[in-house]
Amino acid sequence: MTIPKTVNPDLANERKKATFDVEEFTAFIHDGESFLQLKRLAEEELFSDLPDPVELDYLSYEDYYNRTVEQCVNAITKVRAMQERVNPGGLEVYHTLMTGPMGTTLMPGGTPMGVHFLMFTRALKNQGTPEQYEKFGRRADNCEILGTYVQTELGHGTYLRGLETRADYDRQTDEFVLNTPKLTSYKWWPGGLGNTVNHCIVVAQLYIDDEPMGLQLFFLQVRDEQTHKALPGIDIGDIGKKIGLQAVNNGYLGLTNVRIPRTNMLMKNAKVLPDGTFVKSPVSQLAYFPMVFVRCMIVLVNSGFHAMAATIATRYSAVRRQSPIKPDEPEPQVLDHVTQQMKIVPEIVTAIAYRLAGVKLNKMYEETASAVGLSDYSRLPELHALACTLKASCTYDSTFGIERLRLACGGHGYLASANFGNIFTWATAACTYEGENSVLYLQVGKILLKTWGDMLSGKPLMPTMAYLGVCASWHEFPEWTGDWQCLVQALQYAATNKTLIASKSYTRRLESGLSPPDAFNVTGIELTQAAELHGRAFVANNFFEEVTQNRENRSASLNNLLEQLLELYLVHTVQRHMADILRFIHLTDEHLTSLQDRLETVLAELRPNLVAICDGFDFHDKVLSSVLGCYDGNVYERIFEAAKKSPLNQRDVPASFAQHLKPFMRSSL
Ligand SMILES: CCC/C=C/C(=O)SCCNC(=O)CCNC(=O)[C@H](O)C(C)(C)COP(=O)([O-])OP(=O)([O-])OC[C@H]1O[C@@H](n2cnc3c(N)ncnc32)[C@H](O)[C@@H]1OP(=O)([O-])[O-]
Ligand SMILES: Cc1cc2nc3c(=O)[nH]c(=O)nc-3n(C[C@H](O)[C@H](O)[C@H](O)COP(=O)(O)OP(=O)(O)OC[C@H]3O[C@@H](n4cnc5c(N)ncnc54)[C@H](O)[C@@H]3O)c2cc1C
Repeated sequence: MTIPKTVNPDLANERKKATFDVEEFTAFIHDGESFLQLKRLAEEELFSDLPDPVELDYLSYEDYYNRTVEQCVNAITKVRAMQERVNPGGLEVYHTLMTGPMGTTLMPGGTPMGVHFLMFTRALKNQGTPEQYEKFGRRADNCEILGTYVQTELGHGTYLRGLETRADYDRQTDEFVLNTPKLTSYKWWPGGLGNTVNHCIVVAQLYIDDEPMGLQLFFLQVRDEQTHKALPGIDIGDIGKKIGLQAVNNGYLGLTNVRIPRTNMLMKNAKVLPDGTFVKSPVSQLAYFPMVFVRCMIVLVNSGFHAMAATIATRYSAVRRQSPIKPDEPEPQVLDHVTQQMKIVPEIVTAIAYRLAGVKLNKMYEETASAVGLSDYSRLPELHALACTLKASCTYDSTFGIERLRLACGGHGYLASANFGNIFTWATAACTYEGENSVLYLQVGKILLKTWGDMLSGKPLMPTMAYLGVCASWHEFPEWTGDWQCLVQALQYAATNKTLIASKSYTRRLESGLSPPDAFNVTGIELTQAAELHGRAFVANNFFEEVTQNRENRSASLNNLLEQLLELYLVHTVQRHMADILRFIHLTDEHLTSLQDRLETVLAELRPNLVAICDGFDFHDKVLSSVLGCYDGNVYERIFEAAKKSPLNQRDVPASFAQHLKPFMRSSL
């Protein structure tokens, strides 16, 4: 099957209808030109020799892994060469790409080196002393060694204080002795651990004279650098096939009396001196900082997955024609069915809303990390709360959004070559890793409770929770104007009142004699609901601020588009949380009808720009890897081409005919 060189006429027509400058939108959504230019340059370099994703799909588990390693090594080699050209000695190309959404989407089954860049190198830099960075970190940055972040165990992932891996200090030899004493203490899940890395950071309970000193991070070599064989005392391997991310090479690790020098404990914060004196970290939660970074990144990465799925579904829906709306008319593009728009457009705007929230969150991370570098730890709780909230709500919304978008593509959405399978399994994995979502919402719930108490005692509130004080001071919700500010405030007011209810329930349970942890457990449902609404209110408010501020820096047509996107996001989100809102705000049937009218109006207004908006996300065809989502819209040819590549189409008659089908059909005669 030859793929036409021309663009499908329906898609070409859609692009002509755009009312804004796609390139200006692209720069806006990528937070300026510099990342965008770097990304495009890298795409040119990296994508020339990527394997055909259809071919990859039919490889065995082992071959798939080996092909991905080859591909990763090629990509990283090119990125390093590119860095040398752009800014020799720097690491920005490297880090921007390997820790950004593109790095994750380069390989359809994920990459066994992702955690090396996302967590291992960063933890060595941020948790180690300058000397430790020189000794281990620089080698990791240069990829002379490969590593991963080894925390989760077979028995514990969430409850970190329950981790069982031990690091006992031996004063005589100035060493730590590492052990995973039980089956449940085996490390389980770290990306790349299975067969790829030769080093790692192990999170273990530090013991000095059998006294527990809390969790610490240890630099550990697990494989010989030449032979790649496991070192003595180390039992290591791959955990087997998962529902997706088959090339991430998640692994297990058992340790039996493995000795490492004392100086292998990352000692930027807590320290162990040669005589066994333990010097506490100024803030114990600093050990959790590598996870906070990844939670922040996940918001950007998952909003990218969401936008990828939206791009595939939108382009396909512009090409796919089915079912006349009026019996005597030709079949329309399915995108003209209003219910189809309702499946797709809210997902496009949700991806944009989280992208903007993710950019804000990552800036907050950078500011907090700089402050931590100057021993100012005051912003850690707020960053922790916001990272937990957004990580949880973004991964949830993207996971279910991607599934809705797949369903919007009918039967062909179910083809592996449409690539929704990979996108979905990437997105849903993030609901679990870096803190399971309910657990993170409970963290936020706890912080909301505490903040409520602070508010009642007149203490200042952290800026991202300050609205609680404002909303709590209102006797009732101000007059419903329905404007954007009103819609944002409605979400904030609902979040505030949900927090109030949870706080009252918690207090009532304490008064009835429950212990604080029991009262917290039984209030968990209300607390997680409050946390979820708090997150959505933040995303809505941030979107509102982004669109209404700095208007003078954008063209009128882009401002107009952004206003339409905001309108849809706010109306849709308020409708989604209507049950919560109606509990606290009196709305008439007219108000509700007006919201529905606005939704339908803005859907129609956005309709001509949908393909152009998705073009503006600027996904390379190789990133989308989808027969339905290609820029040229030659969908049917690509579906057919992919089918032809099935191994079952490579010979006339499969072997099972002679072996099984033929005797079976004879015997049933
Ligand atoms: C590509 C991706 C690959 C994937 C990799 C992975 O998955 S790697 C594996 C990923 N694994 C996971 O993500 C595991 C998920 N589990 C966890 O992160 C933790 O065990 C926990 C947060 C659930 C509980 O923590 P805990 O047992 O310590 O107990 P606690 O609740 O009593 O909190 C005590 C105090 O600390 C505060 N605080 C907590 N965290 C932070 C923070 N980061 N910063 C700042 N502060 C923080 C908290 O607010 C509280 O403050 P308060 O009230 O005293 O003012
Ligand atoms: C694809 C993938 C990659 C990963 N990569 C890594 C890695 O590189 N390094 C690494 O160390 N780990 C990694 N992990 C592990 C991951 O971080 C953990 O699986 C995750 O933190 C969840 O912990 P858990 O598996 O113990 O879940 P559990 O905590 O056992 O969750 C099971 C259920 O119990 C509930 N639950 C648990 N505790 C509470 C509570 N306190 N209150 C209410 N409900 C609760 C949860 O909400 C959930 O519904 C990876 C996992 C996956 C899936």
